[in-house]
Amino acid sequence: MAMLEVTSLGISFGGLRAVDELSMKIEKGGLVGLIGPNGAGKTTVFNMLTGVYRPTDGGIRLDGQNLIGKKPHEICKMGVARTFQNIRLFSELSVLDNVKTGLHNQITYSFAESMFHLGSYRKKEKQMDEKAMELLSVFGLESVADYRAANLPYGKQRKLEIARALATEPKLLLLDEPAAGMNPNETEELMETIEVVRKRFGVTVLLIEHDMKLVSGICEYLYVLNFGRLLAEGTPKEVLSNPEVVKAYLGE
Ligand SMILES: Nc1ncnc2c1ncn2[C@@H]1O[C@H](COP(=O)(O)OP(=O)(O)OP(=O)(O)O)[C@@H](O)[C@H]1O
Repeated sequence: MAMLEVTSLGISFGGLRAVDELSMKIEKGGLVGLIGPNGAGKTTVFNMLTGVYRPTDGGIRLDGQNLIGKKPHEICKMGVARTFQNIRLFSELSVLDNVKTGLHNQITYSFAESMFHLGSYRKKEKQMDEKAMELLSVFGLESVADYRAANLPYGKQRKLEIARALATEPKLLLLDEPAAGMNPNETEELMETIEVVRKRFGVTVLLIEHDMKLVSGICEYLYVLNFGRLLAEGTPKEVLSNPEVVKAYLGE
């Protein structure tokens, strides 16, 4: 059974068919890219996978469990985490606290524990600090744990967003243009980080990306959307040499 199985997925906004008849399968531990020109429907797919939008038709299964009709927080608990095209961090919180917000899925306190700062509360806080620091170290962010998130350089904010998403212990990690706005060095570093993250956390990754170097460098398989429909799928080599794909990208 595939980790993620999307069948004939579609959504309409009024008269606009933003995604139509999309089918995809991602195996556990896979690193797959979702590419396509601007406005092709990629982010809309992420919004359906995370319960932000309810598809008009089709199915989504994660490890065999139906995701259609589930609320975003339920889908998060079922093991789907995402990052956004425009970074969405808690900019006033510290780097450490941003990651800790993601950990609240795993570690919870009772009302009394948090009100009275009982021993068990302090123990759980310590546990969370350690876990968050461990995650930050994967991204080389441990030395800036006390900085305000807003004060981090852009490339580090992107990494922090991934660290926070991982804190929810997802099975499936959705990355929406993780390299957007990064310089070539930062992109290179990010590619390595995504590889490390996948192996270390055993997470399945689906990423939206415009940077073809990143896509062909790390993805094993690509799905290409154009005007909401699947235009092509295959290995990066197959897809990027497909004349239809080249045409869609050049807008001929
Ligand atoms: N809530 C909405 N209401 C109406 N139209 C929407 C809504 N969300 C997305 N769309 C439309 O759906 C289409 C697909 O948009 P989407 O953002 O998914 O594309 P994309 O492939 O992610 O583009 P980009 O690469 O530019 O981010 C666009 O025409 C967009 O305007």
